[in-house]
Amino acid sequence: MLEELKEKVFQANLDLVKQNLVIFTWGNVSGIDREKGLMVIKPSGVSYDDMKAEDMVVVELATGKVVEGTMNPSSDTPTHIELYKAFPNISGVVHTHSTYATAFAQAGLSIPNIGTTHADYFYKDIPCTRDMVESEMAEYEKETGTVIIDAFKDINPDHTPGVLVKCHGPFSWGTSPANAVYNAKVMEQCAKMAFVSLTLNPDTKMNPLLIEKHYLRKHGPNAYYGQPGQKH
Ligand SMILES: O=C(CO)[C@@H](O)[C@H](O)COP(=O)(O)O
Repeated sequence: MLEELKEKVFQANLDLVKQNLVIFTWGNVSGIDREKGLMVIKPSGVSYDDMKAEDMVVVELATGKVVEGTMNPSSDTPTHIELYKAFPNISGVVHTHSTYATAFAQAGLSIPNIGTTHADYFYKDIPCTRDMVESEMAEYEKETGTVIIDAFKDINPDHTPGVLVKCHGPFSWGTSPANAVYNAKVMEQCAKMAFVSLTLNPDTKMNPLLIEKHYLRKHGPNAYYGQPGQKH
């Protein structure tokens, strides 16, 4: 089942390696068929060199149960599921340990929007989540989704398609598995540029008018809910 989506998810996982976002078996990509209520995700612990499209695992969104596949789904499956449930317009989720985004996550810092490159793709600062509390550790992967969703209470995930899980690493999402990988790569590049910029000038600030100009120019005038109380 879902052979076409398996191929798309498989190719997106291979793109993580091509884009230098992962090494070994780190990271994972998923995609969904919302009509069928099914998610396709990378198998856990399998080398990208050995991976095949038919190894992708099919999971039921409502229960998290494997409905097709001989291998275990990614260990981050519960996190992916929580994001699909909370963010209705996304159809692809990516997790990596890309160096600069993970460094910001380990430092407990958001990636600040201090340049037009960032503003073209991520309207707000890319937030870093809060720490998890002891009671959340029992269902660590599911609760990783909870802390991500908490970080987006006042941020529109369609306009800022990425997050840093504190002391863990980046997650990104998008309109497809390939678009989610694209956003993961942009996030890593924005993190690298922010790191160098803040090293040169820790006090640098972005003109907010430039954020509006660049984000709206790329995403169209309807992309920004400029009304008070609207999620940005
Ligand atoms: O973040 C982690 C481990 O800390 C995982 O995301 C691994 O990087 C990939 O795990 P699998 O997808 O192979 O289960």
